[in-house]
Amino acid sequence: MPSRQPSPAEPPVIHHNHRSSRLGLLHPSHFIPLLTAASVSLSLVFIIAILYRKLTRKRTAPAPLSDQQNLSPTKQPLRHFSYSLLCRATSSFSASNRLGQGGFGSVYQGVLPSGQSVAVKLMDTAGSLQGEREFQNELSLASRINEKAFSKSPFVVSILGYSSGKRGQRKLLVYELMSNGSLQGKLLDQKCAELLNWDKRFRIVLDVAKALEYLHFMCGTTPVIHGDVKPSNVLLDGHFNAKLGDFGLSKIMEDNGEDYDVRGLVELESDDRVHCGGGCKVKVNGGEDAGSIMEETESVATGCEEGMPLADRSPESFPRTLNAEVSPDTTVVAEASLSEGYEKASLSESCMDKVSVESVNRRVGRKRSGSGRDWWWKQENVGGSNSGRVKDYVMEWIGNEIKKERPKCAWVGSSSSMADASSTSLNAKIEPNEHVKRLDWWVSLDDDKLRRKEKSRKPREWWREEFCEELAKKKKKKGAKSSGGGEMWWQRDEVFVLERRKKRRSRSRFGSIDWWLDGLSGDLGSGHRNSHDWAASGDIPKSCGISSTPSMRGTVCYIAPEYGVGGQLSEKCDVYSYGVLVLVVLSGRRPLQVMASPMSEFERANLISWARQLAYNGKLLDLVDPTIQSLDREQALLCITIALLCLQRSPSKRPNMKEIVEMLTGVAEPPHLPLEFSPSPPSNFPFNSRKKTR
Ligand SMILES: Nc1ncnc2c1ncn2[C@@H]1O[C@H](COP(=O)(O)OP(=O)(O)OP(=O)(O)O)[C@@H](O)[C@H]1O
Repeated sequence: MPSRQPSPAEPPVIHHNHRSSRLGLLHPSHFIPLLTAASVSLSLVFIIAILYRKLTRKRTAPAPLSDQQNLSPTKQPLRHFSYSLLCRATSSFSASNRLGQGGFGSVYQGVLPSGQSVAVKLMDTAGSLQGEREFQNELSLASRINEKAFSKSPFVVSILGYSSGKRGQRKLLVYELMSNGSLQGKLLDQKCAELLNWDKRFRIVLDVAKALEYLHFMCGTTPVIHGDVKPSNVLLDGHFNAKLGDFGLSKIMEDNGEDYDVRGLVELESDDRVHCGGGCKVKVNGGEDAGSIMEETESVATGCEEGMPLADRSPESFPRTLNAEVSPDTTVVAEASLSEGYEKASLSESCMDKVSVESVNRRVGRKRSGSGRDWWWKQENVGGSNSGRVKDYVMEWIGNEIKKERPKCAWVGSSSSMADASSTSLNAKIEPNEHVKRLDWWVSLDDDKLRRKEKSRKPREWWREEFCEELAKKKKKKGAKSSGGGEMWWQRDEVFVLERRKKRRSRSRFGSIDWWLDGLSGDLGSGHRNSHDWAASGDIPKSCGISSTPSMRGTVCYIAPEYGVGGQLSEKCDVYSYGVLVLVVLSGRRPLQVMASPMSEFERANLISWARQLAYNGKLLDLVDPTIQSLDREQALLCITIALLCLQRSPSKRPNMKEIVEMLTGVAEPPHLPLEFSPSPPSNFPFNSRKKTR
């Protein structure tokens, strides 16, 4: 029988092997549970993704900053820490963990569960508009710096995150820990041995320059102005590398040259009224834009807020924040609010570093003219009962400093023995660092007689009289030789001012130290007036009568003169402050400091004036801290010259931070002394007459 051939029409017989039998499991009926499982897992993933997004969004931007996104690019998440976590990290903000005290809160060191060491700033924002602003400023700027498009700078202190309670209380900022604390502490308070090394000091000068270069040129499309460059805001890591911190007063420049606080919306009570320490009320316009926040400031804010026990704060911790509102008709209706704590506190030398000046809503046109040298206190003491307070403090401070440091030898006749006794008593009774903080040390003198004698004279008057006597004697002696003799211009100024003041004593309460503070305003004399003289004179020119700066703050001694009178804030204000900082780093002393006997050291008390004098006399290196080891004289000269360039009165003449970094690193040619500091100016130099007399 023939075998059966399969016909072509017949489908081939499929022999199911093992594999095909498995495929056979994928029968349509088997797909149903698979599909169900897949869709369930997909939806689970979807839900998780949505939840995750919601959670992370909540944690990356603080609610008050939501409107900020238009102002600055805030894309990079900043970590939100819970209050309890930070509490645990800092052992409940124990005193032993306290690193320092700032104007708006204490800073504590802590360790996160990850083992990372951090510095936690506990802000006193309760009822404080300024504290709130500083908090938001810091966060906004940190967000900007964290923005992916811009690389971070190793010269700026990193902010790691924040904590903010629901009702806005308990605001905390978390920073990288800078284990050596602030430059202020290490250089000026502790005189740390490491900073006796020249290389370390030069490194600090360079690091801060790079930090400012970063803020002005590399941190976004528009410059960021730090606004408060000073030693307490320069922090040092374990190797004494410096980083710039504290962006509470920073501003971002807009393309049109206007500036605005980097903060966004200020969270306020519903009735738009914030009650500030010192009994002030501030009405705020809900914060449509950053610049308008202070537009409707009714009155005054103060730096010293309620809720913080005064005993807990050193005198230095009281920032003096005075605000002035000026009505459109230029009549000043200033209300200065000064915390009781501050009034009781002394104005120590370090306190001077911290005196904060704020002038809110400066639609300023000042009617009253003033001596150019008065500008920086008149700016905040415009009329009212508080007029002259800063000046009072400064004078009192100088008086005490001189008195405290008086030499044992008699230099002003009759009162010398008293001074000797008092200085001996002072030294015996008060710790070296403590005595400068005490304004009232003299009342603790043992000798009743001395106390009575002392009490009969106003503490700030006696030294002035004696100083006047001394100068008068000098003038008599040298007057015969020539009209100017060998006197320094500032001495003659002083005599002139004092003589004039004698004539109109009843009219004027202040002023004998005007000349002395010249360096702070950059005012070199009345003879020379350039386009920026309005800044020094206190007379706001018509075109500048209305300040576009809604809020102006800074630290006395470091604040640029043009900004001090409500002028335009610019990068050059930071440059000026940097100049002061460089002089402080090189000299190892504060900008205002009387160190020895008044007559020999008084001229050095104001660091900036002294630097000017040394420049005129061609002795710049005298300014350098004599305790510095392995000094590189060339580098030191370079630094001082750069500092003087930065301190020029005219902002446009000051170099920018890029140029400064180039000069410091040797990329650019070393600079020449600016004309106004030149030892031998050309004959048509505006200060010629003054120079001649010396
Ligand atoms: N990241 C940090 N690491 C280590 N110490 C810090 C850090 N931040 C601040 N400190 C310390 O805390 C102190 C207070 O700092 P804060 O920035 O609050 O105020 P300030 O700059 O001293 O004063 P002001 O508020 O008037 O500017 C500093 O002087 C410094 O000693």
